Amino acid sequence: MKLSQIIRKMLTGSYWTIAILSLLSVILIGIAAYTIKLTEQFFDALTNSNHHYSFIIQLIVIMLLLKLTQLCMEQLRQYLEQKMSIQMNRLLEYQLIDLIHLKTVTKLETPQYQNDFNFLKSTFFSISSLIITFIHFAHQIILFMTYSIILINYMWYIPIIVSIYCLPHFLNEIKISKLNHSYTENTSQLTREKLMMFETLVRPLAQKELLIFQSKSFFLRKWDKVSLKSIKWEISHQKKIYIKRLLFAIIEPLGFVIIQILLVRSLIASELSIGQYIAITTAVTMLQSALFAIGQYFGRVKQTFLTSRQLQQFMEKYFPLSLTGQAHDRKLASPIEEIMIKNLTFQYPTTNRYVLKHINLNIKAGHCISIVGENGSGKSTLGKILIGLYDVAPGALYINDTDINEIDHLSLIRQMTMVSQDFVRYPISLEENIILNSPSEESNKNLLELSEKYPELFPEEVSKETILGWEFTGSRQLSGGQWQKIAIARALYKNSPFLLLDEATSALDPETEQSIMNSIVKNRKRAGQTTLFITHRMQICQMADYIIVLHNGEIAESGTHQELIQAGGRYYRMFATTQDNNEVNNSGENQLQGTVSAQFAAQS
Ligand SMILES: Nc1ncnc2c1ncn2[C@@H]1O[C@H](COP(=O)(O)OP(=O)(O)OP(=O)(O)O)[C@@H](O)[C@H]1O
Repeated sequence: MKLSQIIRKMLTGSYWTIAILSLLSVILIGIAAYTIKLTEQFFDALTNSNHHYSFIIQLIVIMLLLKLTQLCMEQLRQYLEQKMSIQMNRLLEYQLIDLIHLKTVTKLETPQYQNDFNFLKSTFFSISSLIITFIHFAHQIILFMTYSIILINYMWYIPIIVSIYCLPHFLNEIKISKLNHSYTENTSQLTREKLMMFETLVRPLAQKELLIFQSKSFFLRKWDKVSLKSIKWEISHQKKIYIKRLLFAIIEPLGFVIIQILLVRSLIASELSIGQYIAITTAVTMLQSALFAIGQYFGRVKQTFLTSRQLQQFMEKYFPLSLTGQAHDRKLASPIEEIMIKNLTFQYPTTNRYVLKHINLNIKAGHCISIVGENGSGKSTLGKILIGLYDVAPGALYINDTDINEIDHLSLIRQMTMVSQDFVRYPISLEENIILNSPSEESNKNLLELSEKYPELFPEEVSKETILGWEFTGSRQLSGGQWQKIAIARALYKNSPFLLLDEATSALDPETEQSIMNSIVKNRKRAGQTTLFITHRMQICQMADYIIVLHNGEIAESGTHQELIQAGGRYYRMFATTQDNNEVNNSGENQLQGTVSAQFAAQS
């Protein structure tokens, strides 16, 4: 996405507004120039001993009418600019959303991305004022030229003197906009920190914990610290700008005094009339402010171009390729038959240690695989790698014998689904939460089929049109487990060849969990679809054809449930622990437990 493309999109539909704004600009310049002429005539008429009152009154009326016209036009201009800016902001929001077309999330889950995106967001909207800035910029340049021509007609050297003494201030304004730009960039993290602490203190969801843990004062202190730091930086930045402006502002009165000396000399020598003297003084002041405004607008235009360069860099850094990748990428036309991992080693961009080491794995279509292991052993990382969410080195992951890096990502993602631990709870209707689209006849049919296959996933008392959550009036909040069921239903609705369930049933009661997992595994196997589930519930592991035990990022052992139990290793110990707990909890009533105890007995 280039700035020129964004501007072209913003211009579409705004041509008439821009034309009217330009016309208003021209008229306002004409009024300003004519007012100078009238000022001269007015004061000359006043100081003339044979003044005609009717002429003076005539001048007053004309000046009044001009002022009124000017006021009305200014108001109209402001309204049109506001209207254009509102419309363009919406367009920019759209563009900002559109430019995030990620292929993998590897670089996105980093503080650097958050900082870069926050900075881009805060400067991105300056693009909306670019067109208006251009109109103002052109307006001020024409104004500057108009006043210069007026002044040249009186005394040719005056515009030159004004330009010379205003030049440092003009250049300073350009420098200040650059300074503002880098300030926003450097404070991106601090701004985010401050906002996050503020959100922690005021967000309705956070109030529960603030109350229970009485942690308000703790977070208040944190917010206070970061907000003081931010204020300190802001004030020091503003002070720098203020001093810079002040230093250059001192030159202006000196220049103005020189002009006044020249004018008064001409006045005394009767080379100028009083009217001309006042007209020149007014025009000089106007010329000065036009020059400063040019400096400011020029700075803003430059700032937008800096943003444009940043936008380009941001895109190259985070979204180098669109989802559809490069032309030579192969489309994954046939369903996933096999996923093969060869000596995979993985490290997150923010850490310098390997989270996964020397992983070798072969997953065949239609199988059900389970990954177990202690917290932080790398289960979720491996799961996300398998479905293509993280970048891996070439030669490490093959889908149907093709290196994942050579596969068109969109065609790959179409065949993958996951239910993650941090699934999204959309504040939209229940059916929209599942189909993630506008309901249609086809979606109704598919949803009905899904509800017949998995009745446990649909809360009986909630209609499919009910808006979920507590964000909006009339919505209905679900329990944690019910939300999890909706997330599972969403993944099953996609009905893709590969499904990753990452602790997807952790909030369900054991009976429902067992029943849902049974149906999922059975139905998907029958359809030849692959299911991979990550869990800490050892009981449901038995449903898997194959179990992988991860320890410190490495495959500690793998095999069927029976094989692993017989091996008496890590899996056996994990299983035995949960069985022991269940024995205590259920007083040995569980039949499953009985069989496993028998297996343990056989082992020992
Ligand atoms: N986005 C990330 N950036 C950096 N490190 C990460 C990221 N996500 C996870 N890690 C680290 O990678 C390691 C493995 O994490 P992972 O989430 O894969 O473990 P897990 O086995 O799924 O754990 P759990 O059972 O607790 O869900 C952990 O040490 C974790 O700190």
